[in-house]
Amino acid sequence: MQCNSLDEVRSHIDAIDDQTIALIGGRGQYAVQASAFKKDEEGVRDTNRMERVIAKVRGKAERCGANPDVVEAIYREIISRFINMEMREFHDHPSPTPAEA
Ligand SMILES: C=C(O[C@@H]1C=C(C(=O)O)C=C[C@H]1O)C(=O)O
Repeated sequence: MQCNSLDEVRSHIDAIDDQTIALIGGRGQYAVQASAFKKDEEGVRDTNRMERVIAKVRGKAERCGANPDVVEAIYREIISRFINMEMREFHDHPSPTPAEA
């Protein structure tokens, strides 16, 4: 959308930031929940899934005119942080083994 002033540009950026932050928060909550379905640290990291997500978001970026390298770099950082959160949850609240369940 074409803007006519710097204030207008920044008010659009601020509105997008509000949405982005809410979406990152929601994504993080789901990522932490994933720990309940993992059986070990390798499963928490699941680098195969991570690379599939990266390939998918690069494709989506290309299709909607975003820079795929920028999107990949952002997602690598987000996923790395979420793995740390998920790992903490995995150790703090381990899921019961089938025998205990
Ligand atoms: C959330 C998960 O765990 C980790 C976080 C991922 C993510 O944030 O997209 C993807 C894979 C795992 O590295 C998952 O396995 O889906």
